[in-house]
Amino acid sequence: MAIAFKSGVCFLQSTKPQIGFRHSSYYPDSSLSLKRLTPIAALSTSSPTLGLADTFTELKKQGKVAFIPYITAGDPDLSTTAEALKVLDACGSDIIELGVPYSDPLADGPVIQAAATRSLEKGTNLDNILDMLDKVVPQLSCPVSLFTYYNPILKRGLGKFMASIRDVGVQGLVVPDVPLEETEMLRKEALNNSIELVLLTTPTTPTERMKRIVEASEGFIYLVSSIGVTGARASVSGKVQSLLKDIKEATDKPVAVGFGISKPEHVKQIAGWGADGVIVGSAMVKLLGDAKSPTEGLKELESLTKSLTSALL
Ligand SMILES: O=P(O)(O)OC[C@@H](O)[C@@H](O)c1c[nH]c2ccccc12
Repeated sequence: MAIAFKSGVCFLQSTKPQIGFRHSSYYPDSSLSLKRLTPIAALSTSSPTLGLADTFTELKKQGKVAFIPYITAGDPDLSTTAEALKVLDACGSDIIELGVPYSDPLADGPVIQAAATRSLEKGTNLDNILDMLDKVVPQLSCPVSLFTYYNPILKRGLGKFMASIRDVGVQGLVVPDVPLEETEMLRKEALNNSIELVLLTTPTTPTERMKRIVEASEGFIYLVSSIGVTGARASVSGKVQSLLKDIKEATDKPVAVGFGISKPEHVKQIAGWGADGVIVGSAMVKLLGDAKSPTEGLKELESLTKSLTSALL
């Protein structure tokens, strides 16, 4: 995709993979106006987006690596999340991971834990997140993958949960704490609702287990780059290179790397090691959480997204 940036505005001459027509997305309450300049007529109709796996297929044809940001829904509030989704999309994200805040985020570091706490204190829940997505997803050109711990799914019931996220246009799902042994049920319900269930493998996952994970994973495979919890790191572990090699010997499914990525040099390094996508969460969440105002947070988000997506061009 060719992205022209001019004084805080993301103009996209995007060759992003998509079906149907794009539409312009402009958001009025800040200096950041996001106009989509597309090679085809910009229409008000929403554009059905490709799913996760198809997005990777299209990007691979273009020799591109996917940029996948993660933000926590409802931090600082849901209307800012709605705007943040548009900013991330307009600034070249290929898939967006949207986190459902949870009271016991055991795999998250302090930045995302704090974001989840703030969001829950604001009354964010799955219902108002889905209401927001119902309005925003039609305005996006990239697919949204929901990110949640297993408990909120169990509480709602697997089938009901999958149907409700599909109804608002969510295409993928990442559940970091579902035991592989229980994945089969989750995967069946996901497949019944055309949701791509992304599974995670880590540096300490035994090879045979990794092979079962990559076999079962839909959309892409999430390679966790380092042991421990989420959070920006000074550098990316060199082990990722060999982990990517091992996974790619086991499957031709796309592999995206996450955990600790926060700088353009991290992004370049991981892309250079052959990853099909890079995932950045805490660095994004921190900007939104630390900003003095939602508008400032959105501008910071745009700036970081520009710097990271530019590193992938
Ligand atoms: O925050 P980081 O270090 O950039 O890592 C991505 C991560 O935020 C996102 O993918 C994610 C958020 N919470 C998680 C819990 C487990 C695995 C992954 C995640």
